[in-house]
Amino acid sequence: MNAVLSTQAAALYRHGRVLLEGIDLALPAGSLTALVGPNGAGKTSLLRLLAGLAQPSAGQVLLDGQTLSSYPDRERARRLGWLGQFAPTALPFTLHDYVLLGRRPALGQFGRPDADDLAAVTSAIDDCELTALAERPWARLSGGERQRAGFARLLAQAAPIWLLDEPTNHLDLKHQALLLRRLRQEADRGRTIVAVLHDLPQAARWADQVALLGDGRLLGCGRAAEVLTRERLSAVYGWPLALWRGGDGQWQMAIGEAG
Ligand SMILES: Nc1ncnc2c1ncn2[C@@H]1O[C@H](COP(=O)(O)OP(=O)(O)OP(=O)(O)O)[C@@H](O)[C@H]1O
Repeated sequence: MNAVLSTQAAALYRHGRVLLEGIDLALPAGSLTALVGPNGAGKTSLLRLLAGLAQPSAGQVLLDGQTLSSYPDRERARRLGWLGQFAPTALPFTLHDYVLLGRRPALGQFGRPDADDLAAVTSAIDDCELTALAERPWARLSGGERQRAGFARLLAQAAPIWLLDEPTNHLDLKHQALLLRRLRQEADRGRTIVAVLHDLPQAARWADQVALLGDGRLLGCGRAAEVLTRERLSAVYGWPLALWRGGDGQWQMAIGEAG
């Protein structure tokens, strides 16, 4: 398997706590990986390690077989696109200017955006159905509009690897479906993508592989049917859960009553 980004026995310790331990995860080129697990399992922490935003306390993170921390910041920013869990709420500029920030890794230190940069921004805003809001001040956008602008920023950046933390946050059902379908299409076109998702049927439907985290450990990584078994899900989430694929091919979920 040709892993673009991977961790080997990666651990993260903070304030005397083990947040992650013994994580071996490989993101194959041109694949979509869904990172799932309960609150506090370590999904964001693992995504931060993969992005180089946190350094492993033990083990390593490899980008194309080379330690991630050995890459210059600018090179890392060109290769890795990051969409965080929370869009900023107060910014002193417009949606267009925010999306333009995605082009920064492509510009020199004092570089000014050229026609190609501006075209990439316009196209990304259009793709996210935000053209009518492009000149609106950031403070006057809704939560879902900010989230979509964050994705537009990622599109404008055009990095070959995407790391997304709960990218469907704040999105209505149509925009969730559009976003997940777009992730699938981008992976099919060769992009390497990992996304934290809470919706297990969506994760099973769209991802090539599902990585299940529980209490800082990777409990399984592979096809949804093999990883997200009833026994494992119910144990990890501490709640009766079952996921299965119906006769129509759609993934279904039953959430039990007992607690
Ligand atoms: N800087 C930190 N110092 C100490 N503990 C931390 C720190 N950051 C996160 N944690 C703890 O680490 C654990 C994992 O947090 P993380 O944000 O990675 O979980 P998550 O799986 O993304 O959760 P959620 O689904 O709630 O977003 C949690 O128990 C959290 O309280």
